[in-house]
Amino acid sequence: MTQTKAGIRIENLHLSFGETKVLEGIDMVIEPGEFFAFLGPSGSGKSTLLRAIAGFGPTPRGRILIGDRDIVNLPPWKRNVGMVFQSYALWPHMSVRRNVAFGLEERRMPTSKIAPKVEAALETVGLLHLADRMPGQLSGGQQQRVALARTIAIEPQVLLLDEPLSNLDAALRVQMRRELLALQRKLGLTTIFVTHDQEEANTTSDRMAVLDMGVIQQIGTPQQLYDHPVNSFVAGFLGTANVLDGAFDGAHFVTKAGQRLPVTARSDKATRIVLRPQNIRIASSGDGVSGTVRHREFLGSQIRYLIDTPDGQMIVDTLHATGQPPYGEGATVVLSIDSQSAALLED
Ligand SMILES: Nc1ncnc2c1ncn2[C@@H]1O[C@H](COP(=O)(O)OP(=O)(O)OP(=O)(O)O)[C@@H](O)[C@H]1O
Repeated sequence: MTQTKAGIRIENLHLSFGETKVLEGIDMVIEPGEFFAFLGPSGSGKSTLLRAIAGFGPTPRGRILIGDRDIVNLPPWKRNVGMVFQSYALWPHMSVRRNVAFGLEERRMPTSKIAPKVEAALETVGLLHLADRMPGQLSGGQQQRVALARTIAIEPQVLLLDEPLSNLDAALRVQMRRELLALQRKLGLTTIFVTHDQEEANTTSDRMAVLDMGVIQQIGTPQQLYDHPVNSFVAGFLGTANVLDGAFDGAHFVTKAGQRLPVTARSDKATRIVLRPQNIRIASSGDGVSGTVRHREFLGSQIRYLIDTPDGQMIVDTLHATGQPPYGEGATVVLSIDSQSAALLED
């Protein structure tokens, strides 16, 4: 199947429901063929932004360009976008084949052209052999694939996915996110994936936008956002973070309790440092900050400790070596912090 790749440009987009501002000043560019995630907590505006691109909901202020066409005032069916919903939204009384054909029939495509397109779409998602089943006779993952086939059959320029994996169990979610990425790579379709699950966004997207309260906090690759968050919200949302207060002295970040942590980042206005749990080592003695183990969690491959220190409680992750006894609760330990590449924050 062939689809045209198109980039998306969003310019100064604002949207309100009555008095409630839901999106404020959204600006972003999504490259043609990119797998892009909107990540944020519940209520941050991710779905509203996706629906604004699809053409559902109130008309926003600002511009949304697909390729070089401003689509803000076009009805959904003229936008050339395909959307997959969390609920799949399949017709229960129609076979898989008819479900996939439906969108093409609605577009008044001649019958002779529909059958090959339906077959090609089902082949792409690996479901051709189940074409004559009814949705109720399929697993959740298979229903999700039908929903995808139905969307790609209309050959959209942009694929919009609204929490498409939320109804699947944990193991299937992991399998389906890999399949989704493989499919996206095969088709080269510009794709936006809405999720509140940072692992899902990290493992699939080329780049992502983190939203909070209708405002984009940061855009970048998963690793850029994890390693160089611009504020405490992004630092905390993209994984566990120890955020310590203090100030930058020209070479070190000096914490409230007086720890002098060497850093390569430079920021005279820094008021906080982000220390990831895996960049702190724990020992029973030696140089470093002393602390007391308050709590311990066995995570399988890792052991997570909550340690009381003069700078407050810190989270430390250590690799679990089989047979090695962990530090007990109440134990006195010493922490050595690898702060060189830590991010400094000004918020
Ligand atoms: N039809 C509506 N009328 C009024 N307010 C709405 C409507 N739809 C959404 N909102 C509000 O807009 C805000 C953003 O909602 P949105 O669904 O975009 O968030 P989200 O980040 O996708 O969250 P979730 O992950 O829970 O779906 C929320 O405060 C929500 O209550």
